Amino acid sequence: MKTGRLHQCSNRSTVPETSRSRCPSVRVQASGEAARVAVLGASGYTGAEVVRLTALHPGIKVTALTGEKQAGKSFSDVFPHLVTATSVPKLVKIEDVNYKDVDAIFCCLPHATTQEVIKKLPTHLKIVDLSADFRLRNVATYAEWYGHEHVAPELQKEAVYGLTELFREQVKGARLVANPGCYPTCSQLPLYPLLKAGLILTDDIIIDAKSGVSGAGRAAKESNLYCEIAEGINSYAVGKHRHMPEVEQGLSEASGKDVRVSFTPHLMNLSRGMQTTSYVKLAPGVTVDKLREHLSSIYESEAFVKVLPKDVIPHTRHVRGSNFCFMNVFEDRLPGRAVVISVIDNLVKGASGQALQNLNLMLGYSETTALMQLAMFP
Ligand SMILES: NC(=O)C1=CN([C@@H]2O[C@H](COP(=O)(O)OP(=O)(O)OC[C@H]3O[C@@H](n4cnc5c(N)ncnc54)[C@H](OP(=O)(O)O)[C@@H]3O)[C@@H](O)[C@H]2O)C=CC1
Ligand SMILES: CC(=O)N[C@@H](CCC(=O)OP(=O)(O)O)C(=O)O
Repeated sequence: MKTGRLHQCSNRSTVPETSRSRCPSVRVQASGEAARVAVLGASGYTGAEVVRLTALHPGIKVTALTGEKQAGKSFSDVFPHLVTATSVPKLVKIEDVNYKDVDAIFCCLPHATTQEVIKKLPTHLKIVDLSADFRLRNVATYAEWYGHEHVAPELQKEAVYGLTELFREQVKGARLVANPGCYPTCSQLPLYPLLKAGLILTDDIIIDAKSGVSGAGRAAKESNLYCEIAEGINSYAVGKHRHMPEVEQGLSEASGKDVRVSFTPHLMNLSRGMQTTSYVKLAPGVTVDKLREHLSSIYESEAFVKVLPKDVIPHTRHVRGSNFCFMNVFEDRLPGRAVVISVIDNLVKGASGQALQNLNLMLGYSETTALMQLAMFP
């Protein structure tokens, strides 16, 4: 058995032996082999990041990679920086993957396409989906924000929301994990525990968010051309970004009340990196130091979430390339208010890193396997 492996298959005690033998972590443990993993949408940014991170994973072997336009090419033709990942296969179409030889999937496809693909996949597969398709539990909310009816509502009900630090136990037992969006990861990691403890008020939460351009994916779009991005910043989707209902779903659950947030994203002149600056109201009698102390105690034993010392400002450049989220809480000049700042790398903790964190748990590996690399700086 490989280092750090714990057997945690959710089905262990509830299904007959014949079904248990189909559970990847049982198969993998029994044989001592690495889990065979396919990356759907491997020719995109998050897919490439999955391949980069899993390259050093002792218990995962990437056995299938898919692309759409890029299908047929070798992986290093599409991503020359990964030319040394010599064991990975060439890109094929989704329908050409032999799923009998796959234990688990990272699904890095655009939303809407994802649900069409996942609903047809064999049920023995453990799946971490990086798209938005299975994050919202309410089908009507999904239809309202994504503009169409969901084609796999039964899977929407089954999916576990993979904000790992907050839902670790559910993730361990899941077959399908909906990996959170990058903005919802960055904003909910500090706000969820504060609301759950009643330390901040549920009204008047304002989230100002900023993302690097890789957040928009690799597909060519006019709005992502160099001249459109360089030497400036811009807001987008003002008042209507689809991460609002995702954040509201989590924060409402945390507080037990219907929470509405004001959320405005901005596109920054960086390739990767994300910051959310949240303006919140303190509950009566609560101080800013109390918010920091609470977050520190909640995340004290977490490998990937770091609450910085008083007055230390989180920088996106201090988490670049890593699976860390750095956060801190500051006094606002306006009485009774606080400023909560958190930063992540949108492609790592905001996408592929958290996806691997989740798959590690689903397969029974130590959660941190292949994820402890420190930030790249400068
Ligand atoms: N980028 C980020 O920071 C984050 C992204 N996400 C989500 O993760 C998912 C992947 O994002 P990202 O990697 O950035 O996206 P990219 O646009 O970079 O990559 C998309 C991938 O999907 C493939 N693809 C596109 N259309 C189809 C189709 N119709 N059938 C089959 N394959 C298709 C592309 O193949 P090809 O290029 O060969 O055509 C490519 O491999 C998205 O749902 C995104 O919203 C979530 C959190 C953060
Ligand atoms: C900079 C940029 O464009 N970012 C993307 C968010 C990426 C992400 O997490 O999107 P999903 O919910 O689709 O997974 C956006 O705002 O649409």
